[in-house]
Order: sequence, then C-alpha cells, then structure tokens
Amino acid sequence: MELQFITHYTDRYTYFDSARMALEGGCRWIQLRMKEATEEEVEKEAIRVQDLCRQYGATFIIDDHVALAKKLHADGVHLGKKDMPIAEARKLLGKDFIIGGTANTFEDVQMHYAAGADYIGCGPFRFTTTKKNLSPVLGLEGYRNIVSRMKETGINLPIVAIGGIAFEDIPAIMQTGVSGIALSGSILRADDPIAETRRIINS
Ligand SMILES: Cc1ncc(COP(=O)(O)OP(=O)(O)O)c(N)n1
Ligand SMILES: Cc1ncsc1CCOP(=O)(O)O
Ligand SMILES: [Mg+2]
Repeated sequence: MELQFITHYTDRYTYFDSARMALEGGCRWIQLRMKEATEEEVEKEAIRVQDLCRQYGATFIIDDHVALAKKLHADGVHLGKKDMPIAEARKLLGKDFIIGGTANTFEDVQMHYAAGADYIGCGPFRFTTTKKNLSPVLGLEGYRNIVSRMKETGINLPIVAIGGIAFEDIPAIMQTGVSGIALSGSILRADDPIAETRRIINS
C-alpha cells in the first residue's frame, strides 16, 4: 500500500515524533503539515524531519510553504485552494520538485492537471478533526466518480485519498481506483503508532 503520512501533534506526540513513528513503521512519504505554527517553527522542524527522511530514504514534502521547500531543497510541496497556485509554484520550483494539489471535485483535478501537478490529494473521505473548514465529504462514491471521469478524459495522475481514513477503510477505498492513501489521525490515535503504520503498509 502506498501511504503518505501527514504530520500532526497530540497530547503524547510532537510533529517530529509523528514523522519518526511513521518512518519507523515503514512509511516512505512524509508531509510536514504544521498549521498552527509560525514560519520559524515550521523551518526548524522541517530541517529535523528532512534529515530523518534522508536517513530512511523517504520522500519529504512540505505543506503550504513553497519558499521554504525551495530553500531547504525538500522533495516537494503540497498546495490547496488557499495556497500559491500550482502554475506559479512550478515556475518558482522548476520541474524537479514534486507538487501536489488538493481536489474535492473532478473540476479541481482538471485544473491541477492543466497547471502541472504531479499528484492529487483528494478528499475528504469522511469527516475529520485534523483539518478545519473541510470540503464536502466524498465517500466511496465520490472517488469512483472522480476516477471514472479521469479515465474518460485521459487524465493520468496519481490520486491519493485523504481525510478521516482508518485501516478498515483502505481496501474499499483502493477498490475505487485511487493510487494511495494519506492519513494522520488514525495512526496517532493507535495504541502503537509504529505497529499501526506497519499494519497499513503491509495491507
Ligand atoms: C495529500 C494531501 N491532500 C490534501 C491536503 C490538504 O491541503 P490544503 O487543502 O491546502 O489544506 P491544508 O493541509 O493546508 O490545511 C494535504 N495537505 N495533503
Ligand atoms: C490535510 C487534510 N486534508 C483533507 S483531510 C486532511 C487531514 C487528514 O488527516 P486525518 O487522517 O487525521 O483525517
Ligand atoms: Mg494548504
């Protein structure tokens, strides 16, 4: 299973802990997402998490902060509706950076495809408290619809499902034709987040 881990914090774990546990559990794609942090805090953690990702040979993506991704030579950046437009980020970063875009509809996918995105984070699958101001929930039917319209129009981009996903949801979500899963909370709420990551990777 292709898993992207999105960093978060809890009463027990820091952002850095969350990335470390996902890497120890075998995840090889980490997105540093720190919504309530200052630019300085994001940079400080980005340097540490990037170093750890390098030790594990994992891809390191930064959420929202294009200039920081360029400065640190991160592997890429993830951008949503309220962030820098993908075409502008592509001009700044060039072709060697991975750029992901958020989609909630097929029209979002079309727009990001035209702008040169490398992958789509598509969601939310269901309600989650990890993100505020959620777009409408897609459910399985939402993914089926988006994937089938992509096939009809010849849009070939990896689609990563995100939002409120737990271990038990993964087989049915993968059956809709998406390429992978991104998650955060269900790993951090597990008794043993490292074992939970391993269970997902091996599923
Ligand atoms: C893989 C992935 N998909 C979607 C998102 C959401 O990005 P965005 O819409 O910009 O919202 P924030 O994460 O910035 O709150 C994501 N980060 N990763
Ligand atoms: C960043 C993001 N975008 C849509 S839902 C979400 C949060 C994913 O985290 P969780 O797996 O805890 O719902
Ligand atoms: Mg964003």
